[in-house]
Amino acid sequence: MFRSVARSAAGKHLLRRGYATESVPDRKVAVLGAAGGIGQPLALLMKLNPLVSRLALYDIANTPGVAADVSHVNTRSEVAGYVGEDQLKQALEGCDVVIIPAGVPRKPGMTRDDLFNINAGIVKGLCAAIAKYCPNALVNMISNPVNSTVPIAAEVFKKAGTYDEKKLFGVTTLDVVRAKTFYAGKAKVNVADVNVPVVGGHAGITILPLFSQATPKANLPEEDIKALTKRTQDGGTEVVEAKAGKGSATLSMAYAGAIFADACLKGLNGVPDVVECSFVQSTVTELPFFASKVRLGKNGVEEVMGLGPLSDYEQAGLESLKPELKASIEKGIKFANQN
Ligand SMILES: NC(=O)C1=CN([C@@H]2O[C@H](COP(=O)(O)OP(=O)(O)OC[C@H]3O[C@@H](n4cnc5c(N)ncnc54)[C@H](O)[C@@H]3O)[C@@H](O)[C@H]2O)C=CC1
Ligand SMILES: O=C([O-])CC(=O)C(=O)O
Repeated sequence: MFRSVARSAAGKHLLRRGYATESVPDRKVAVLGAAGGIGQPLALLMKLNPLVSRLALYDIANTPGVAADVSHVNTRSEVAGYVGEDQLKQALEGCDVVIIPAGVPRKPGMTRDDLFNINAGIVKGLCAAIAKYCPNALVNMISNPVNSTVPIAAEVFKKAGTYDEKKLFGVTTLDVVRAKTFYAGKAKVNVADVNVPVVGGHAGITILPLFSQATPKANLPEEDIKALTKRTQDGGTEVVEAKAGKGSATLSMAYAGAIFADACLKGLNGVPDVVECSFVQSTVTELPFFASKVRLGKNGVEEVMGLGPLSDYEQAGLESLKPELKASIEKGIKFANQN
């Protein structure tokens, strides 16, 4: 995923690709919630990313230790830990990308929506600070319920007069990561060769993997497609139950978050044809936010791509996810405007 970076005599950062080298711009990335289950491994993965020059690790507690630890890794970026609201300004100033895995995770028996009451307020506060201190940053929202936290962020930015729909992303990469793994296992192909778009939202049936578009083609029977779809939709719950009260996916989420942030940085740096699925403002359906393939560029979203041809099974899945996704979006918008 990552390539090495060296410093030239002139002090510029050079990205090595085989024998060729090219300079990469300085980029500051902040992780908000950096001392958490996702935050810590994500901090490490972002420290390993040669496109990052400054890494700001913010949480309400414990970030000095995480930052000291990660800062000893032998890569280009300078790492700093920030703790408590007084230091949020410093953490955010100058950021190109802000990744938000702050908030409580699920326990067995809970839905992602059960996290709303606590996480909505956390996200709202953090987004108000982003609007103030780094209004131009790309925001990668991980905190659940993503189907509501992204609309909350949009409303906070609108109120502050800083909203740019090209810069707000709900991170749904873990759904793609899971769909790829499960498909590769069933189709008996190398997961590194697999691609599966996942559209809709990030909770239960709103997660809609499009296995009819999966590559390489495997012509799996309908019952396998249904089982793969269900497993992808329940992937988060599979981990929550296996962890039995100790939280939800953290390591695979950090991996997925690092892939998505890397794609954002590549887009900002002008790398062509960077495409990832993400939950963004959208006109792909009648819903105001929807996850689909998105082309990333120098300003964030360059193109929200359409769904492509759907099987009858996927078309039915699309229609049945809409009421739940609509309600989650509206809940977020209402919260942001009432509180
Ligand atoms: N989008 C996705 O695919 C996924 C989303 N998640 C979500 O990510 C969130 C975090 O999960 P974990 O890291 O496992 O939880 P965790 O509880 O281990 O870590 C959360 C961290 O957020 C911090 N935090 C709380 N309030 C904060 C604030 N106001 N400012 C900054 N930091 C604050 C906590 O101190 C803690 O260190 C949860 O909401 C979870 O549901 C988890 C997995 C996948
Ligand atoms: O399931 C959860 O609560 C965490 C999550 O979003 C996921 O793992 O996809």
